[in-house]
Amino acid sequence: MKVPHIIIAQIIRSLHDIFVDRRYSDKAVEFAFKNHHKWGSRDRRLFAESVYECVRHWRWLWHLAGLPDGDHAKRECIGDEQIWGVWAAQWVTSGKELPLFDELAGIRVQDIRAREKIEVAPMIRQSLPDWLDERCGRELGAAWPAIRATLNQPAEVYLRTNTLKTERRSLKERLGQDGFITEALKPIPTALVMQQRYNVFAMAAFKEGLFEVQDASSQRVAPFLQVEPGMKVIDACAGAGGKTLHLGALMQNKGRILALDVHQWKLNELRKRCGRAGVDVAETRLIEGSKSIKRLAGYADRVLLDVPCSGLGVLRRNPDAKWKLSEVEIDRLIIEQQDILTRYSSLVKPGGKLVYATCSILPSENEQQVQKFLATHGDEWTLEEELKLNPAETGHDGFYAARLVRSMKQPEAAAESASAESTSAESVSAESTSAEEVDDAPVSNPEPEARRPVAGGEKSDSE
Ligand SMILES: C[S@@+](CC[C@H](N)C(=O)[O-])C[C@H]1O[C@@H](n2cnc3c(N)ncnc32)[C@H](O)[C@@H]1O
Repeated sequence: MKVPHIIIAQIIRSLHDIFVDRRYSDKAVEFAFKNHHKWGSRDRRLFAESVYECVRHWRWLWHLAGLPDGDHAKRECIGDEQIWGVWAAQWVTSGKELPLFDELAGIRVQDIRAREKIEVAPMIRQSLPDWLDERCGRELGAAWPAIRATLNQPAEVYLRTNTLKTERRSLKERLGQDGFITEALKPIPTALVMQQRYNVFAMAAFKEGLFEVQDASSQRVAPFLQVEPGMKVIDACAGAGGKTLHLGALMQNKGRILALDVHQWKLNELRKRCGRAGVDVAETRLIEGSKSIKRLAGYADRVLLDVPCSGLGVLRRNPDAKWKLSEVEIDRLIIEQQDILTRYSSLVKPGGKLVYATCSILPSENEQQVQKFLATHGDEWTLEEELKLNPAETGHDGFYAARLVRSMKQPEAAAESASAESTSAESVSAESTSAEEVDDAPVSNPEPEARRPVAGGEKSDSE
């Protein structure tokens, strides 16, 4: 296979952007595509796959290139010469012949092959930072080695059937007619798994809103909230709306979903996606401060808290995260998650339900958060069910969800404030008077199709 120098040179530049300038991989890839808009689909695939493979196996490839372990994480030690070495190791280990480029003149294939046979520590072989391996080992104990072994396996692409427009069997047939082969995933009634790599976002069926790209584990979260048509639902960390769309379908477009987030651009994307998917019951609202939440106290039958997390359950799709995360960041997230759980639980009406969810595998972000919440709110809240989706057992992304029920009987002070505030929430939603409400118009007009990340089917879930 003859590889054009221009593509490999761009791979080297993009890896420099990612590891030295600390750019996110998807942004670096997107930027490169903009600069090379004449590249065909084969070139783009070669480029993107190489970049992601190097990011995924960075530490291992660094070792295979004969570079000192530890330097892989030091920006001052990562220059073009080292990156060419890493790329060469990736190319050779994927069974391809090195091209005759000047930059590769000093690289000996037999040295790479010899280093491949040397036994190294699991964090080098699985390409993880030491601190992350230690933390996961400490928190997950005996379960960690099996999970660690799955985190670098390429993720399959799963589709979620949009049941507002079609059903799974018809979607499978339609995709088959369009030349795309899929298989139904039995335990998850909406899921199809792609049998080959395609740019799914370019498919006509995607543009028609017949499906969304969503990992199999993620497809289990919205049903876990037990919504019904006609309910008032709040998706409080809605992001670009992966779960909002699913909730809208489960509610058969009846009732109301308030999709909240702290980023307007994500909510704008959510609106576009609702337009494409035909979800009419979702409204967006930007969270601008604690008032946005207090105003909605006691409002919802169901609340989904798909909180910001480390994304350690979706490393296969977003390998970048392991190089960008830090212990400090995880600890900051844990504080934020508990704060969201504590404050936003007030949105649920007495007798209503809440789901706390993450795409993390760490108990400190998952069950320990729920236990901590229950330790102080146990008089009002009961844990109904937990979903612990272990990637080593399912073969899908790692997810966690806990469903909590708010008791009908509330502590006296809370009951008074909930009834006063829920009245004000109703009036806020009924009258479109405030500035916040102008932004809050029901989603109706489909806007042009949104641009999607190139790789990583469900990026918004791991944000
Ligand atoms: C895991 S992502 C949500 C993904 C989304 N539910 C989906 O399925 O596509 C977490 C989201 O929480 C948002 N977020 C962060 N802090 C927040 C806060 N204090 N209140 C509400 N949302 C917040 C982030 O902007 C991000 O979009």
